[in-house]
Amino acid sequence: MTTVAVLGGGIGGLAASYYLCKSPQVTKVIVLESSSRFGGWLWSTRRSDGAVFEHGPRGIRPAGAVGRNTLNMVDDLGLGGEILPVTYSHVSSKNRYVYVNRELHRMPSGISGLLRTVPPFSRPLLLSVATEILVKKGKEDDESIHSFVSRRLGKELADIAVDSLCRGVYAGDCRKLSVRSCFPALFNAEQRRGSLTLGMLLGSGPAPVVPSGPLAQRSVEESWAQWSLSRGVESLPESITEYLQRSGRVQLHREAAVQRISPSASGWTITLEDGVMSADHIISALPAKALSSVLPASCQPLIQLLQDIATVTVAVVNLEYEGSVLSVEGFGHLLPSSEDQGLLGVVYDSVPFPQHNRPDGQTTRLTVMMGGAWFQEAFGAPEAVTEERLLARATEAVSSHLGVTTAPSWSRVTLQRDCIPQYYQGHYRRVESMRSFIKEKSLSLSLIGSSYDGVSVNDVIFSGRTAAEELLGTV
Ligand SMILES: Cc1cc2nc3c(=O)[nH]c(=O)nc-3n(C[C@H](O)[C@H](O)[C@H](O)COP(=O)(O)OP(=O)(O)OC[C@H]3O[C@@H](n4cnc5c(N)ncnc54)[C@H](O)[C@@H]3O)c2cc1C
Ligand SMILES: C=Cc1c2[nH]c(c1C)Cc1[nH]c(c(CCC(=O)O)c1C)Cc1[nH]c(c(C)c1CCC(=O)O)Cc1[nH]c(c(C)c1C=C)C2
Repeated sequence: MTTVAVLGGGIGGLAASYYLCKSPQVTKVIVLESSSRFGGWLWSTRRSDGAVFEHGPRGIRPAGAVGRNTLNMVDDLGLGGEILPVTYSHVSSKNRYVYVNRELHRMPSGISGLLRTVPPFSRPLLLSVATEILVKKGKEDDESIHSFVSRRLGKELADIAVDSLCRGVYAGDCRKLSVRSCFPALFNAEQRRGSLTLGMLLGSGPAPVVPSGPLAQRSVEESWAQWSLSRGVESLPESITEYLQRSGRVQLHREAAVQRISPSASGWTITLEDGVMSADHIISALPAKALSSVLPASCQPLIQLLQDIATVTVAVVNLEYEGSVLSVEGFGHLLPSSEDQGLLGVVYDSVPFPQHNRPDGQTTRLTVMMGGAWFQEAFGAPEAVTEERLLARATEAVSSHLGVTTAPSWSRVTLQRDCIPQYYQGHYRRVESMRSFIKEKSLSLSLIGSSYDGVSVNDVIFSGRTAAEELLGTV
């Protein structure tokens, strides 16, 4: 039937191609990636001595329909033997910290954490949770995460816990981010049950049906909280790429930046630096702004909506220390914006994934993440900031927050420009308008990837699957 062009070879574009090439209806899939490698933000450094460092995602959640879906794909790709699971009982699942008033505080968990007053909070969380049931349902069709949580659970939780959480997932500002788009389960719990507590107990709405394959079943039996892969998460896009190459129906092009796309009588004409291609359908897995810059002027309303999706830049500093230098064990710590705007958090990578340490000898690997929505205020223009300055700021934080005074034996600074889209209030309406425009104009175009329906690796893979199924008419 069809030639499909997939724009962007990040995990979203690769996932869409993987699902497409399983169907005999698709004769050809063309993947166009501007950079010299596939995988986008899934990017792992594998040092020759065996150590692995992640510059993007490091842990993927197995839970829920989208988590199961990714594990089914991992199984199908034959990557099951490379999985590094971390269970809920592991110390890195139990201990997550916030750095407040120049001290590390373990985030309360379990029943005792709910019942007691646990600093930096001034009252037991159970009080907030119990009174939450009585709070009236909001009337707005969307709200900032900070306003939603302040209204339902109190300002202290919003200022500390939720402010930090939004920095640890979106590198973003909870006063601007949309609760409806960033945390749909919370929004739906209020809409359907009138309360988050009741929503948790009774469920907050229907989820997509995804059967559990053997690996997903194993993740439930063994209570996995997150997982990685023995050679780093980049093994996932590498393995999909190999699968696509073997299929014989997929053309994979690196260093193939899309410059322009224009609707034609039979679909699309795609202009690259060194030629022109045609396709019946386009799946765009490009960041929203990149897509906006290749669309024709006739798509002006869509161009504007795409440009309205902001992104943030994160400085990722990987550090390796000789010896076992941590006095705390856990996943890592986050800082609320009131503590330090520019320093988002520190991941204690060696704790969840010691398998990624250099095998010969004891080392500690940490990742410091900085900037996000506060990059400009904290560091100035991303193009002007030096690696030395970012490294100095990161090692200073490790020293003052964790008491590690020795210098790292190895480090890598990566400036991840415009890496996380920000779903500001009203995001759902903008995405709805984009899809309505595409439908009204009968454009054979699907929008997938982190700009629209969720930023996690699982969400992005699932968006690729949904687009492939909609195109093939299997949903
Ligand atoms: C530092 C960091 C930590 C993260 N941690 C986690 C985590 O722990 N868990 C988790 O689940 N998620 C995490 N994420 C989020 C997740 O990694 C991303 O949301 C996801 O990888 C985005 O995938 P994508 O395919 O949508 O986009 P991208 O990876 O951005 O892919 C888009 C691709 O399009 C290409 N491109 C751009 N313009 C053009 C053009 N004109 N022509 C052709 N190609 C083009 C780009 O080169 C890129 O390869 C993290 C992200 C970052 C940055
Ligand atoms: C300090 C900055 C960041 C850290 N991780 C990210 C940033 C910006 C990016 C990120 N982390 C997660 C996701 C996916 C979300 C999902 O739905 O799966 C993304 C895009 C996972 C995550 N990290 C933290 C939480 C609470 C989550 C959600 C899933 C889960 O509960 O596991 C917390 C956290 N992130 C960072 C640190 C230091 C930290 C907590 C101590 C780093």
